Amino acid sequence: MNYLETLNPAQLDAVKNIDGPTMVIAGAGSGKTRVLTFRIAYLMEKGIDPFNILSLTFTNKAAKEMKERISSIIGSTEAKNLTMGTFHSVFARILRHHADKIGYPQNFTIYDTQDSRSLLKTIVKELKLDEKVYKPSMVQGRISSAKNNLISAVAYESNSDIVNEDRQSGRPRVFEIYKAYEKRCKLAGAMDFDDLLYKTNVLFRDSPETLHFYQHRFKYVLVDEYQDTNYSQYLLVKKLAAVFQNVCVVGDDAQSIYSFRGANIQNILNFKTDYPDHNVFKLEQNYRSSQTIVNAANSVIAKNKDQIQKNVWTSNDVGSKIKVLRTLTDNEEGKLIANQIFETKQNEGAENSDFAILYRTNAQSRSFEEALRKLNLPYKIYGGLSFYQRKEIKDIIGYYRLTANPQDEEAFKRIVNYPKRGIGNSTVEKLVVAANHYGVSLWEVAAEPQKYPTELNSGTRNKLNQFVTQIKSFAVDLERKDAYTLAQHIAVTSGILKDHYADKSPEGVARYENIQALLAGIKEFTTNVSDGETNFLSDFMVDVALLTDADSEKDEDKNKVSLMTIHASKGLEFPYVFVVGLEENLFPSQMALNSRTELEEERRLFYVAITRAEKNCTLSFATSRYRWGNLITSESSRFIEEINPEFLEVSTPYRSGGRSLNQTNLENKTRTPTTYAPNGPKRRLTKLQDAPKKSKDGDTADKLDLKVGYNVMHERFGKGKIVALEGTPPSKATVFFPKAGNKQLLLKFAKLEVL
Ligand SMILES: Nc1ncnc2c1ncn2[C@@H]1O[C@H](COP(=O)(O)OP(=O)(O)OP(=O)(O)O)[C@@H](O)[C@H]1O
Ligand SMILES: [Mg+2]
Repeated sequence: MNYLETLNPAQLDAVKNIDGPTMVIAGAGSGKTRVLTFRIAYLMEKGIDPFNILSLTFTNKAAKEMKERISSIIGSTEAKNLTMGTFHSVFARILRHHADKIGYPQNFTIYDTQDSRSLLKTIVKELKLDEKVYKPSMVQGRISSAKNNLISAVAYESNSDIVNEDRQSGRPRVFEIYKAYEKRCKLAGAMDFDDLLYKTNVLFRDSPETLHFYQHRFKYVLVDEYQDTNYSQYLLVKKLAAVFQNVCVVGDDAQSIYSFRGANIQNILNFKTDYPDHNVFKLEQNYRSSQTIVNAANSVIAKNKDQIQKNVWTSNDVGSKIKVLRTLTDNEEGKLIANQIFETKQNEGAENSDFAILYRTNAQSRSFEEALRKLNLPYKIYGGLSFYQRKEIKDIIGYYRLTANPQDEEAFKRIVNYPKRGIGNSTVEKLVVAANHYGVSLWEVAAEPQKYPTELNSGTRNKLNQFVTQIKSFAVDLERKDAYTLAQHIAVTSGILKDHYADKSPEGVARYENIQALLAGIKEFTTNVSDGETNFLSDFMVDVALLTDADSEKDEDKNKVSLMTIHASKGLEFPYVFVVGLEENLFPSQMALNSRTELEEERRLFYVAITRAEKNCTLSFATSRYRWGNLITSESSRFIEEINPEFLEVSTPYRSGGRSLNQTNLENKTRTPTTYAPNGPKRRLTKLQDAPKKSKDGDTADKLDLKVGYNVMHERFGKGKIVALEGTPPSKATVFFPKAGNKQLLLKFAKLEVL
């Protein structure tokens, strides 16, 4: 069947109208990404040279899948020539070719989040500021949002609104940090992630001929997930498309979830004024999810005021209701969901990869990991500590980075004394002082001690000299040897491989294997080239820096349960989806309760979560969980109540702890689900459904006759005095402990003794 025949009339229209500005605005699962993919195939079929097509996606993996699909329609020889990827990876490659035009070395380093934070920390220290007030993550956020709005450090300082904001929040000197950070990155020949977009804007501004070149190269520009572009990205698209105006954007305002990173929903709304002569296509049929899921999602998003009206429907089956599960603790939540996955696999013959567990914050993954491991269910985490963030990998990559760009300050610091060569912290500090004094990089001070005198003694200078000589010897081969040969040579000569080989502990062996896996990856990269070309190590470095977790998925990861934040799940789909941790102050996040705009963004996030599900969606919450080291009691999320109850099925809570899986299975079969029918809209699920069974601990708590003012003893905090009690009989107490201060305790768990 011809691929065009698999499209509905609205989709077909959107694919075939290839000229001029086009916007496809449509709900989740309505085929936006599919339209974008087929549109590219259609363009090629109409004779447009793939070299003239640029497609920007949310992950590199999405780009890869798109390319594969197009290859299967048009043929891989042609599809190879398409330019596809994330904004960051596409523009990083462009910058590689033109970095000199904006004063950067061609082999500039890309600083990852850790590098940026480490540099910010150094600067905060150097400026003698309080690190608790000027937290690196906070400063990074401020700088990031400035860059995404194309505000340089100088512009930042002279912008009274921004400076006032900082002043009011008690951090008046952010602008100084930004200035120093900008200078240091430049000196180190480094760009952070935001720079990749920001500096491309600078390049296009300062080098009209470069802009002209790319405007004519990319006659067709296509953007997926347009609702989440920030100003910097928006402007890049606008500039590139300015001549031919063949720009096609697809998105859904209801799924805009990155405003904390500067994404601006206005970009969608402004499209019409930016391109008065445009076509808009609306897609309304959802092909992904059951009727129940589509309708439930519609009922939630209807609560948002700011939205473009859409009528999303599906002709798929009605499907089963959305289950709501309540557990007492986060550990139980993990167990319950792992059990459900286990059972569904058995009962419905599902694969591991059919399941996704979606949460609001990364820290929530722990209880699910534990429970899945116990049931031998393989899983993969997106956005955890990814392969490339591991210490041993960062160390060896530090060598590669310094070889490619010796000015790289963070790489220099990381490896100058690894493996140990007697260059301690005080030496590095002296180098930093000298480098700041002379306004040069650490490398220059280390490499030219005559030119930049330091207080270092001759023994230390010798050691530094050996280090510098070694890195220089690697650099000679940068464009003489292919990536793998050089990478392997460095791994051996630097002593890193030997260092890990010597460590026979299980962790040491794992680290050695990780390095071998990295080298194997570089080998694959090296051999994967078109005829007559060589892939060099510096090319590999661009790839590595921009890999997202989704991109580094290996074959053996294919059939695993997916665990990820909702943010990372954008654009994806799974037959069975669990949205977990649906508790007030967690989801919606506590930070989002200050304004309607923030709450609406959380609601959109919830909408994104539900709409990832094809067949089955389950929601869960725990009435208590450990957060920041304390046991916190929680109410169920308002979002559960916002779903029209006719689509929900609320199960009676039960305890999974301490039971074998078989017993749990039995219990599952016999328990009767009760349908959720709130008496009044304001009542919370927790109140409707108090746990019918009392736990052992609960019994003990009930027997205690507690009153405010009693002296009590706690296992961990010692002696204390009750200052407040909640509930009849009391279920929660606030106790003042001279050693630990005020603590809120759940009496079920706290095991207090009256003194
Ligand atoms: N006309 C169609 N016929 C059959 N299946 C379709 C059709 N259009 C889309 N699909 C399928 O529906 C699912 C959702 O499509 P797609 O991912 O393109 O939607 P989307 O609008 O991009 O979703 P999201 O908003 O989540 O990014 C995919 O599995 C896709 O293959
Ligand atoms: Mg999509």
